Amino acid sequence: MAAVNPDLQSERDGATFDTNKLTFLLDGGEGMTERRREVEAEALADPEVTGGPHYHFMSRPEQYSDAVRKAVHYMKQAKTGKFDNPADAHWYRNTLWPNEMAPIGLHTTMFLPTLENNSSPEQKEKWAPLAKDFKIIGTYSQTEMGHGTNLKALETTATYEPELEQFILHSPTLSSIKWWPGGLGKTSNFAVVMASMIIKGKNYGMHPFIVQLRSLEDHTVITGIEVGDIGPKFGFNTIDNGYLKFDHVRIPRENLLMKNAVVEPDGTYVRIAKNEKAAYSTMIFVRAMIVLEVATRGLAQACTIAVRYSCVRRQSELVPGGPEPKVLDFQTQQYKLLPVLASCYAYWFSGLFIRMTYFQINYEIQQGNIDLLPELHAVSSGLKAFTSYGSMAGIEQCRLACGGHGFSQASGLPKIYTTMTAGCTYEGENSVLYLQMARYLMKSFLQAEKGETTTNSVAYLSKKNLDKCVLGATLSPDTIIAAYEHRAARLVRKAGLRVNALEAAGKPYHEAWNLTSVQFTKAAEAHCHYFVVLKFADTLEEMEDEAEIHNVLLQLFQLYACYGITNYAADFTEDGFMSQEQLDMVRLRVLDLMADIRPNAVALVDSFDYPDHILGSVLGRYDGNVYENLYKWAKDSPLNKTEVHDSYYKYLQPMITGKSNL
Ligand SMILES: CCCCCCCCCC/C=C\CCCCC/C=C/C(=O)SCCNC(=O)CCNC(=O)[C@H](O)C(C)(C)COP(=O)(O)OP(=O)(O)OC[C@H]1O[C@@H](n2cnc3c(N)ncnc32)[C@H](O)[C@@H]1OP(=O)(O)O
Ligand SMILES: Cc1cc2nc3c(=O)[nH]c(=O)nc-3n(C[C@H](O)[C@H](O)[C@H](O)COP(=O)(O)OP(=O)(O)OC[C@H]3O[C@@H](n4cnc5c(N)ncnc54)[C@H](O)[C@@H]3O)c2cc1C
Repeated sequence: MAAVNPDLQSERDGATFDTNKLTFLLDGGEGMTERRREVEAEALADPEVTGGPHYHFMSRPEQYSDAVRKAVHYMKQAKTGKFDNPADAHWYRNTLWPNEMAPIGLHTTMFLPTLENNSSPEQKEKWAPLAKDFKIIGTYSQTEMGHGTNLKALETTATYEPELEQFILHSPTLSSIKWWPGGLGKTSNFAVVMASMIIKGKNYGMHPFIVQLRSLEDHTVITGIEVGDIGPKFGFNTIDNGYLKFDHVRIPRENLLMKNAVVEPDGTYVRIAKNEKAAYSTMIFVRAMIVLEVATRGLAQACTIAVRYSCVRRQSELVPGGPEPKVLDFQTQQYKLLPVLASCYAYWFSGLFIRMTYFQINYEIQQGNIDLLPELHAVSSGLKAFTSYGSMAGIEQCRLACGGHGFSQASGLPKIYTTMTAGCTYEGENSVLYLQMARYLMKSFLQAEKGETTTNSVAYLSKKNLDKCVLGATLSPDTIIAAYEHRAARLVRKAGLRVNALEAAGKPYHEAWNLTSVQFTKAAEAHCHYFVVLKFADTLEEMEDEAEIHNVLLQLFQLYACYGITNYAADFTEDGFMSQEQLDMVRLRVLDLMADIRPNAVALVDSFDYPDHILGSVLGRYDGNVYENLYKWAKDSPLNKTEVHDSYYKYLQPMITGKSNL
């Protein structure tokens, strides 16, 4: 391995804590870190994983094809049973497709989970092993050209015919064509198709059906089906997001996934699930996973790149006539990066929380106890929106902080950005998800107004909140939490009272709701902000005695919270809760905290523990040898394969010389 750039080494030497120990905390324990590193090391030693053409120097069809090569490699490994632990499989995939979506990504994240959670026991026994063993490859096909958000308006129909005990799948309009499902265009031979179920003329709404799309022999498309790729996108170019059109395609009755609702041979519909949104369960799972696995990890990688690079990059003067400083020593550069780094840690702890909570509550739901489903739906929706937006903005901030080189694909940042920003849209567009959380907040507000006790994430709504902020120079977690509680409670209440007032003035509820929806999305955002602050504080409280790590995490917590207050100053001050003096103090504390954190900046990003291969960044290399590798990168560019490019002979030469050698 090449010698580490002394500018980066000095940062590591000056850190006040052991990065390894912080990595253990982030991974959820030393054993988890060790296992992840083992899986990554095995993958990194495999030329099928790290070899192959350079991602950025391929065309899109080549990128897709290479991703399929890797998919086959993954499936062969998985078939040996070595990834029986889902976490192992996840680490392996992250190393194989760094910041890319695998053509089989939907198979593992949505197709299989839907089969497992929406099938009857017999169906599960039939389909899940086939999918687990990759004998069939599937996707999750829900969104249509005309509707992604409004699931009640999906137009694909599954009409039951009792005589033959079959459903007939049909796409009646242009807008009913399934559009966007990942891996649908070229890779999958099966899909879970969400379609409106019609029995004897009655529409029972969206239900999941398992449908074969292509032959298992030669991959040709099944009669009555039209399927293909939707073309190049802003990112996600290794995956074949597809379209799918049905022309009266017949499937057996048994292909309705019947855990939540059964259709008997004569067409009798029997609902089993207690909650009518049971068919939406896979979306909750993915939203809960996006927080850590997509939003936070994308941001952690961007922070790693930008912080390391900012300690390698020297520019301008700090001391007149003095040597060029590391750019991270400029206060403005710290202001660009350190609050983003603090938010990354904040999101990480919320991500760990929602992942664990999802598995706990889902277990209860599987046992038939659905009491906590509304809470899970609201929190997973809100956190998905809050963290994906924050990460998207943070990644862009990291890119800008890298100056000109940040604009090059060599930085790795454009790819991280385009992959991550899709998470603001897929699995529920962010505003739409905030409005789902807002419904929950409105209900909870009404409960609190009636004097009832609200619980879980909204417990604070029925508490007596402080009228005056008691935040002082010590910035204790309790006073910070109280400030965020006050802000969220006030914004929820204000929006709720306006809905009530509009209704009292004669507006129908739906109109009152729409007229308050901007306020409500801000209230939902404030609620999520509070929740993320709370989970960060909980993590600090639960930490075992690792004083050095506790100190630096406390500084990050305070920075995250103070920066949030300065960014949303009006929310905290306009009702007189926080004084101007307190706000001024908080603003100055942001600057002091940045100075406190600065010496540990590199150690804090090293703790995310990303191998260079996953970062895919010349700027963010662990060894900090940026310039020689930027030069190498440019030399490898396909345009430099020949001294004179073909386009010269085709276009420039005739113009410049009046003759052509072609
Ligand atoms: C160690 C690690 C191991 C882990 C490894 C796993 C790693 C996995 C990593 C995966 C990460 C990323 C992969 C990314 C790939 C994703 C690719 C993208 C896929 C997709 O996009 S699929 C399509 C997704 N589509 C959507 O999300 C559609 C959004 N729209 C909706 O959800 C709904 O239509 C709606 C919620 C907006 C509205 O629905 P509607 O039926 O009209 O209902 P309403 O009338 O508004 O509400 C009625 C009540 O129902 C409640 N409700 C709504 N949704 C749900 C739900 N899902 N569950 C429970 N309850 C729900 C709603 O709140 C209302 O309740 P109320 O009346 O207020 O009480
Ligand atoms: C990269 C990517 C991968 C995807 N993968 C899959 C997949 O595998 N399977 C699949 O089925 N789908 C997939 N999708 C589709 C995705 O789930 C939808 O695009 C997403 O749910 C948003 O729906 P939409 O496109 O209909 O947006 P729209 O709902 O049309 O959004 C447009 C605008 O309208 C606003 N809006 C819509 N409804 C409301 C409302 N009720 N109140 C206020 N504002 C509203 C939105 O906030 C947004 O600003 C994918 C999409 C992308 C981008």
